[in-house]
Amino acid sequence: MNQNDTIIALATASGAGAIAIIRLSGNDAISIASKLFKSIHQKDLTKQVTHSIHLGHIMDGNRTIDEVLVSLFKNPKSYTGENVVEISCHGSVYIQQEILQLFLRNGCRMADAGEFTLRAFLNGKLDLSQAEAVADLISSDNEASHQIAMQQMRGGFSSEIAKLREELLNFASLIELELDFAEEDVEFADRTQFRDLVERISFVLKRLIDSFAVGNVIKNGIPVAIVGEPNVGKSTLLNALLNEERAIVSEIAGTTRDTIEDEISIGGIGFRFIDTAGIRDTKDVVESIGIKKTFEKIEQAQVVIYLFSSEEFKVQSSKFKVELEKIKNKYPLKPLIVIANKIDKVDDVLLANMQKEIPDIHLLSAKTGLGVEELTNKLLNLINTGALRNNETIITNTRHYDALLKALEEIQKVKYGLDSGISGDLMAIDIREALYQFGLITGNVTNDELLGNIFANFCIGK
Ligand SMILES: Nc1nc2c(c(=O)[nH]1)N(C=O)[C@@H](CNc1ccc(C(=O)N[C@@H](CCC(=O)O)C(=O)O)cc1)CN2
Ligand SMILES: Nc1nc2c(ncn2[C@@H]2O[C@H](COP(=O)(O)OP(=O)(O)OP(=O)(O)O)[C@@H](O)[C@H]2O)c(=O)[nH]1
Repeated sequence: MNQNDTIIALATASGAGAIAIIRLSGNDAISIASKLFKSIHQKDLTKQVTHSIHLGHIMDGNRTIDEVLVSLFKNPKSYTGENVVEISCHGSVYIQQEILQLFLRNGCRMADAGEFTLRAFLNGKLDLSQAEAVADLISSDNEASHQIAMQQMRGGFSSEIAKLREELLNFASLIELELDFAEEDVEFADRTQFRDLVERISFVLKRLIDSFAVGNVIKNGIPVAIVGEPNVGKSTLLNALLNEERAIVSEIAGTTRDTIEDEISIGGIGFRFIDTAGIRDTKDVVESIGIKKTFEKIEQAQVVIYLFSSEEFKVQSSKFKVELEKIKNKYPLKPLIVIANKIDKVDDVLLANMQKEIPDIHLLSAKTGLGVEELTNKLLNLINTGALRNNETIITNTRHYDALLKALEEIQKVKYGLDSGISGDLMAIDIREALYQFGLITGNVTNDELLGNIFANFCIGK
């Protein structure tokens, strides 16, 4: 990966569209573009100011490939910090390819995955966690994951870490200075202040580490297993949940869906519904395989919905209760919502009966929508969205989580060292290690392998 090359890639999605953007970045981006672009006003691209847009044609010799708009961004004022040229062409795949090929023949090379953002990082435009947030932002598909990625990209998380890192670095220097004056037995680093800082750092680290549970759930969606026999109304329920959410987001054009997807966004959080069969007692081999699958799916889920039809309650109540007991015994800690569906079909006596026989039952009619809103509230209450509402930093990245855990471990050692009056040189080692972990998050410490791993997961052109 040569940093001096001028790289090129399609910035928009592959395939035909109204307009496509091809982006170049590198020292020679503007000079290469100026040779292949003919401005309608005969302007020389190399003499234009940064952040200017120019209309003209991309020319392969005498052949006009397309009428385009070219945007200029001059080093260091661009996304990557290098010279950047963007060509907005007509979105035909043929035109896109012709322009790409033309530029490749004229001194550009194809960008690797994430290479634009890698360069932005290497040129100090973004720190590492901000660069990682760019990828999260692109893949965000609901309000919550979007909010977290946006906050991280703007630097909320990294500035928090960077600030702690700096304060800790100050103390590390003072303590290391003390080591140089070991004979004189001086203390440059005020131990009370240092203890305060260490307390503060562990507090922040613990909060960030705790936020990962929420962050993970938000990023990946919450798997919900729906256990229920055929025909109890699972699809109708999913539809009803979808409609409820549509009502909340008030009919935004283009959000209608033809098919029910497994993932439904409720209150900005993705819920992945996993359809399963019932778990009745059986000697039938085929059925018992199905039941084993149901348990496997419950295993993967974070929430279980047990759905049955009120209509069938009269005759089947004992079967339901046995199934429920089985789930509760096997997964005592897993949140379970028991839903009696089709309550529009039964009378009040039966409703009262059901409520008496099965505690905490959720009455619902997927068909009429009765009880659906309460169900969405119940689902949202199961996860702690407080941090999200309060705009606190939430971490979603396993790499950050690992580094924070290790940093906390080191900080605890430092704390212990302070308590037991351990010598400065030993403390300095733990502080350095904590600093190293902070540096891994912000990118103050990197290596090729780390960068390779991170940016390889980006798309080409980003
Ligand atoms: N056409 C286009 N749209 C895009 C991008 C892009 O590169 N091109 N982006 C990227 O993927 C995002 C926007 N991010 C950007 C961030 C910084 C700069 C930029 O020119 N920064 C300069 C100048 C700032 C200024 O105006 O003062 C700088 O930071 O110095 C451009 C885009 C999303 N939309
Ligand atoms: N009256 C009434 N009918 C309902 C209700 N919910 C679902 N139904 C009806 O019950 C039938 C089965 O509903 P589905 O949603 O297809 O049931 P399912 O559990 O997805 O069925 P499988 O795909 O076989 O697992 C349909 O005719 C629905 O219209 C309800 O709350 N009240």
